[in-house]
Amino acid sequence: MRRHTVTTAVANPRTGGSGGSTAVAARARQVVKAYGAGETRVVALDHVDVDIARGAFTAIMGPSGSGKSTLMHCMAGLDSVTSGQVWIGGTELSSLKEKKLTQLRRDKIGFIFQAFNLLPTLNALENITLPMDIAGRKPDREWLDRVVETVGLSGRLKHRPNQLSGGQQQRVAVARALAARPEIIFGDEPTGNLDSRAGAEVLGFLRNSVDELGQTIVMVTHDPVAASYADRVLYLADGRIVDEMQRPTAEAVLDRMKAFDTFGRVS
Ligand SMILES: Nc1ncnc2c1ncn2[C@@H]1O[C@H](COP(=O)(O)OP(=O)(O)OP(=O)(O)O)[C@@H](O)[C@H]1O
Repeated sequence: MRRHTVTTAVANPRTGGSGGSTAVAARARQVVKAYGAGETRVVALDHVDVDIARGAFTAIMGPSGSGKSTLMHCMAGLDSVTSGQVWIGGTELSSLKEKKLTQLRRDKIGFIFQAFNLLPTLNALENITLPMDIAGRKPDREWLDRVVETVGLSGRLKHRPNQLSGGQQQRVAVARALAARPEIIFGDEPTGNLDSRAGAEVLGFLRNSVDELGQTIVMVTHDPVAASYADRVLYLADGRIVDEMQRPTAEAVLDRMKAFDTFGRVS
């Protein structure tokens, strides 16, 4: 039986730390995130090193409270780190002032959350282009058509969210994230609110967007089936990356999770 060892999820440790390598869309180095102080201090991330490969689909798994959402939020610039560094492309986030950080989140990062976060008064197309409208950017029509086709929404663009199924609404949220051609998309349980069929559909479209559009996606999930759509699974336990798996299958992910439960968490 394999032992849990703390591992660095770094694609190429020899070149690690330089930032901006074209093969890496996002990078974390020695990231610590602590909440509170004194006796109530919680170390949610404990010196995490990770490279997110460009054009790949990465899943982040681990028990409740292991730091998955915190890692995602720190890598997406939604939360600051206590120490360590995070890069999106060649940009190191802690060096940015709030205004530049907001701009980077808007221009370089796409988000897909469990709740679809669509505006009820706008139709599907208007929801998809809203972030670009707010940023005053003209959508690239050809790209938009490809995105809409990739996520299978061609016949639904004039529908408002309440005229769409949950799966279709989440596909609108996926298209919205893809439309601006972000450097990277972060998803926090993007299929958490969907039944298994609609979830499979959305995961299939996320997979397509990696294979056909070259998108980079990072997704937090508890679900081994969802993780099996990814190219690589990172396992967090107690704020550290303890393992990873390439080309996961649902069975292999489930087995690995069972092994973690049997042997307890890394402390
Ligand atoms: N705002 C906060 N203040 C204090 N502690 C926090 C805060 N946010 C998270 N934590 C703590 O940090 C640790 C990691 O939390 P996080 O939400 O990242 O875990 P998770 O793996 O995403 O969990 P889950 O699967 O339950 O969503 C937990 O111990 C949590 O209690």
